[in-house]
Amino acid sequence: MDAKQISIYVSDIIEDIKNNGDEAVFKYLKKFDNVDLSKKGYRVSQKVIDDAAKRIPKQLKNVIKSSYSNILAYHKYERSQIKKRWNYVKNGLKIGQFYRPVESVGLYVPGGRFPYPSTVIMTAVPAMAAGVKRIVMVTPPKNMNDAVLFSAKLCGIKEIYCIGGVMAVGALAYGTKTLKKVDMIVGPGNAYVNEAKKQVFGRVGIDSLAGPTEVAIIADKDVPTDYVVADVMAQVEHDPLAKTYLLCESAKKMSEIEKLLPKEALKQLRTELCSLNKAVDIVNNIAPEHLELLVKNYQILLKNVRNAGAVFVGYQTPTASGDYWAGPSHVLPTNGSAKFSSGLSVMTFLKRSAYIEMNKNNKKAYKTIADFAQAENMQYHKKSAEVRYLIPSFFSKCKERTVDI
Ligand SMILES: NC(=O)c1ccc[n+]([C@@H]2O[C@H](COP(=O)([O-])OP(=O)(O)OC[C@H]3O[C@@H](n4cnc5c(N)ncnc54)[C@H](O)[C@@H]3O)[C@@H](O)[C@H]2O)c1
Ligand SMILES: N[C@H](CO)Cc1c[nH]c[nH+]1
Ligand SMILES: [Zn+2]
Repeated sequence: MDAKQISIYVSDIIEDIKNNGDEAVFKYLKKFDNVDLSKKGYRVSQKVIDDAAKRIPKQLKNVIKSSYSNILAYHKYERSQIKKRWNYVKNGLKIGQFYRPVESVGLYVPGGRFPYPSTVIMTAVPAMAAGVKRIVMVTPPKNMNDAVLFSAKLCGIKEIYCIGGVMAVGALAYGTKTLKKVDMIVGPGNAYVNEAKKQVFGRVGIDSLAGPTEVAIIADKDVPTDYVVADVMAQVEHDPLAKTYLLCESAKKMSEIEKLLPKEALKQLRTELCSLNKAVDIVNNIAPEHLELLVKNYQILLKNVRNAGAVFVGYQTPTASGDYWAGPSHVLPTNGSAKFSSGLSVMTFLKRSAYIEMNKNNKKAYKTIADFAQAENMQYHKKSAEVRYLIPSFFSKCKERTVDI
């Protein structure tokens, strides 16, 4: 399907969910995921979540907890760096800004090809740190395994629904009898999921468009060949649509790397033999989700990086460190959208409101406002300023309407 066909296809499914709610959800669960949940329903009970948490091996529990604690610490720190509110007073006018969290959020945790317990944490923790009250998680039935449910429990998520793909996005945006609508949908997914997020934007908020994953690797002549091969393969294994770019200053190194990559992986790799400085220019144009600077002297290169979802610096930092453990969310903008958007973070879930408080003594300001309104021929805008200093009884005296409102 090309992009236009996907768009029509997705819009038909969303329309069906909007009009037929749960009935349509059950139909698509059967069609795309081959499960019949019409009797049991698709909300996951607390018992199922608790049982999964009991079953999971201790060692895996500790792995997940270790990541959770890094990711939580990072986002709490980020929250502490955001000024909750600020204002200043000038000529009797008080102006500023304050932040409030989005009230309800749907986390899309992908689960077509792989289970993604890491994505549960990478989406839930920034939302928690921002103070979102209602956090809902959706994930396809195929990969809703114990690790996914345990991760959700660890993050305190109580509302979990066993649905994925377009119908999950439709249900989160329009609501069904089972699932109450949310205000914002975040999280990565395949091409259908991203198209669905695009189409519901406006009715609900969305984060960035995080689609098939990608990495650009800038490699110098001395990088250990195995590091590059492993990092390319780590992207390719996600998805046949995953993209990898290798920009290397040495023809010898490039050929060593290419020799070790399987044929199938080479189909998903674009290479460029160029200087390290030129490589940064090319990467800025690609705006990749992940950028690895596998070079010894990365400082100067780093200064020139303008467009990348996350930058992994030095030989010792694989993209997988950010996927699972380091701290920042691995939900990052793909397909060039790092030129204008950022990865998931506490900021994603905070809305800014402006604060304005006037003082009745500032007559000059009211006069300016009234004069500006006059320039736009907006009589009631003008009056709303004038009434505060010139003619306080305007509305009580005026019976006649001068403008049809
Ligand atoms: N950028 C990021 O931050 C990030 C993080 C993790 C994963 N990812 C990406 O997320 C994607 C996950 O994709 P996935 O497919 O494994 O899981 P997914 O959950 O996005 O999609 C699976 C669902 O798609 C629906 N579906 C499948 N075929 C369909 C069809 N023909 N028509 C309509 N719906 C259909 C089904 O309901 C299925 O359950 C990958 O591309 C991966 O690279 C990105
Ligand atoms: N590389 C993916 C997108 O950043 C995240 C991920 C999860 N699990 C493994 N990898
Ligand atoms: Zn990954």
